[in-house]
Amino acid sequence: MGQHAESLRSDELIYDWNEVGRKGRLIPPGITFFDETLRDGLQNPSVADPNIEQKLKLLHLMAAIGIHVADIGLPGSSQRAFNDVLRMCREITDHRLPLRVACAGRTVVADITPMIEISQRAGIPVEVYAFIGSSPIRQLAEEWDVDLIAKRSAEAIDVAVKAGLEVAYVTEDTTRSRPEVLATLFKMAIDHGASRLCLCDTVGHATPDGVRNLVNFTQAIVAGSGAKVGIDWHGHNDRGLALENALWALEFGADRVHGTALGIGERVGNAAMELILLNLKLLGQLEQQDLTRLLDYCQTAAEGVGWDIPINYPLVGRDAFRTATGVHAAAIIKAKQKGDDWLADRIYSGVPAGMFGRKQEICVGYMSGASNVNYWLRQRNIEPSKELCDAILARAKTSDHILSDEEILAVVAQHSGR
Ligand SMILES: CC(=O)SCCNC(=O)CCNC(=O)[C@H](O)C(C)(C)COP(=O)(O)OP(=O)(O)OC[C@H]1O[C@@H](n2cnc3c(N)ncnc32)[C@H](O)[C@@H]1OP(=O)(O)O
Repeated sequence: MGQHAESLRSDELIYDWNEVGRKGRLIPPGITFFDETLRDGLQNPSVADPNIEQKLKLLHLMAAIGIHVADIGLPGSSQRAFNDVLRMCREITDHRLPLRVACAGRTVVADITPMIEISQRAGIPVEVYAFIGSSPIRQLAEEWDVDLIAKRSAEAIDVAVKAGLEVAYVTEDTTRSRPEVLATLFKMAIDHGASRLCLCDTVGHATPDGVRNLVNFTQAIVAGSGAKVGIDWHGHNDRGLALENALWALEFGADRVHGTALGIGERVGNAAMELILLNLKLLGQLEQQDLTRLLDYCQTAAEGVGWDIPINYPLVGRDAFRTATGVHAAAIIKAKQKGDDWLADRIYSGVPAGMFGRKQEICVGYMSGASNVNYWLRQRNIEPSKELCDAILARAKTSDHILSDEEILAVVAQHSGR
């Protein structure tokens, strides 16, 4: 079905309350996606450091799903980190991956120089994400004052800019920082040549109101400077608002959003990149972007860090498009039997599986009806006689779980042996 026909059909069959009042709140084109899986993702205390092959595979998948910039670590933090970052940069140049590289470091010259070295050795521009705590609580813990923060930041930015690298100035804990401090630091960073300001909800404190206030505040400073400076949004999920905040940040005017595969990151994590992309796609923002490899991206990240994807996780969880429920299955099957995959994919899914390379699955369990059994058998070219269907359904109704293929096939075998 062509895109035009699809949207006409969508208007006719799905009333979209989400679109009511959205006028004027469209995310502007030209936003970029910044993937933190290989930096913030690896700061989670329960992950294993993926091996280099897994990291390289993930870079390829980032490119495949339309990530623009990958933060690939802190090369100043250890020799192993340096080696991995250099190897990843070489992979990107060797394979001409359409992916820009960023690295993180403190606003300390010793953290910036390894990025300069890597950039020169790999022949690739490295975006420098230079961070420093800016909130009163961070200042208190470190015994820093604003003058010291500004001085250190300026020195670090100068070193990177002089080496020809682009700098994003990262004010850690921005969402709890005082406006006059942020104004001083942002102006200093712009004056010293930073091309981006990265607003960080480091501890997952922000609500959408906070996001709007902070982005608007930053936009005003950028506008006043007359410089062309981008705004990043980097959020954490401590309140469970990371995804929502990320989407609002884009609507309010941030032009780059950070996320990680499966939201893996420090403590309870970051905004989940696959869900940012999913939601933007469903808002009609990424029409040309192929997102059929999101599952692969998430599985690779999960394997790399030694985690399982939760079974009920949106889009990429095992059960995201799987049902055993009689009423749901019957409706989906009716659409499938008419050959109407568009319909089958939307009747009981807020997310159309096919758009993301996935499929609707029907299984059989104690909540099932005859439709599930009939469909299951037909899918496997087994004649669904009434007797056989009844026998399988009877078995399902006394079970406390979804029947496995083996359990259903055992009933089939028993039945054909009669
Ligand atoms: C944006 C974020 O998510 S912040 C988290 C960044 N990621 C990481 O920290 C993971 C990798 N980190 C590491 O390997 C180590 O912490 C290192 C290599 C960076 C530093 O190691 P160490 O020198 O042993 O310091 P340690 O980790 O104990 O403490 C951090 C130091 O950085 C200092 N620091 C933090 N940010 C800054 C900054 N922007 N400018 C100057 N100093 C800073 C702290 O004050 C502290 O200094 P102190 O040791 O004099 O008290």
